Amino acid sequence: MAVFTSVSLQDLTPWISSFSLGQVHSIKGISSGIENSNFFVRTDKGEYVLTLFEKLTAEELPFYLNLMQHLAQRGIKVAAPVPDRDGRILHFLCGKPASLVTKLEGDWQPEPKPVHCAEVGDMMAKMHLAGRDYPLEQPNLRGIDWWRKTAPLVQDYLPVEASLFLQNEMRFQEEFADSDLYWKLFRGPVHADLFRNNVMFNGDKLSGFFDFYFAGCDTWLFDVAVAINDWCIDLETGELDDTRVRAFLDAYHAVRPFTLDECAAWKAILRGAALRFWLSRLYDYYLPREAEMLTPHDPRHFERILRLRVNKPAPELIA
Ligand SMILES: Nc1ncnc2c1ncn2[C@@H]1O[C@H](COP(=O)(O)OP(=O)(O)O)[C@@H](O)[C@H]1O
Ligand SMILES: N[C@@H](CCOP(=O)(O)O)C(=O)O
Repeated sequence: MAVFTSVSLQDLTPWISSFSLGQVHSIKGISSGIENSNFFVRTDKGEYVLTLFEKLTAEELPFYLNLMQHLAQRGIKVAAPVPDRDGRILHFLCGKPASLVTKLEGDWQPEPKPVHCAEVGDMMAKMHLAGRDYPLEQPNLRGIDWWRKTAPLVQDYLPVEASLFLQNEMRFQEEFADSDLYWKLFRGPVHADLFRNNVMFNGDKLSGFFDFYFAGCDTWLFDVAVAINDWCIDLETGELDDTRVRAFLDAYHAVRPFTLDECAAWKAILRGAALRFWLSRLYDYYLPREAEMLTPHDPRHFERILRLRVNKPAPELIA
């Protein structure tokens, strides 16, 4: 599933001639994506990933593509857009905006161990620091403004108790976003969706982050919380695994030490990160876009996680 637009070798050959990549040998659709049409492309110079953007427009893409390029140029392991001979990284192919990026070695890690969590924590901290001089600005488009618009659209589909829980949590996050503490947190470009399936590993070595198309400017801690809520949990229960949490946080902290303000904000941000994905999954589940062909992710997974983050103490963040 999920090559929405087909691209043939005949389509690709004239297109690739604007790059310094020699002849194209093969193109193979990647079945696992859900947003875009992705292909592995082999040329004289090696293997690449071609993406045709099915929803994002050419006006929306520069923030993401330039961020990936900016990070790659600063030594962060990410899928790097390949420029054509004129230095352009955003193109059109088969009527869709398109980009070619480096192919990351290996595969994603479905059952991460502490060693993988440490790799991600270390590289995420380096990525946050490298993003400090990124000149483009875009808010996290799945941030609190979006939560505010989306919660009323989905709450009536929920049983009464869950609907009240959602409304209470929204109130809590609104108050937190108005607090002095929130505005004292470090912020900058963040990935904002760094789940297990968006990081490649070659054995136990991280080979790179990809799928930056939810990136935006938000608190660095939000990025950490999104990742912890996926990398360091038992997928059945949503419970945090202290050993993996420690491995992630210690590796991050060794590169970019957490501040006292971040320690104070940690629990609220962990809750916000769970709420963000509960809301997006509820939205995709109850209000699927027209002609949506894919099975939506289960929203109850993030409802469970959010309830746990509200009701149980989180492992501490140490400055
Ligand atoms: N730069 C890359 N290097 C290697 N594989 C990649 C790269 N980008 C995407 N892929 C492969 O394509 C799949 C789908 O990519 P993804 O970005 O998740 O698609 P979508 O945005 O459509 O959800 C990934 O699971 C991965 O196997
Ligand atoms: N990580 C999100 C869904 C975003 O999809 P992706 O496959 O493009 O990362 C979730 O799990 O709800």
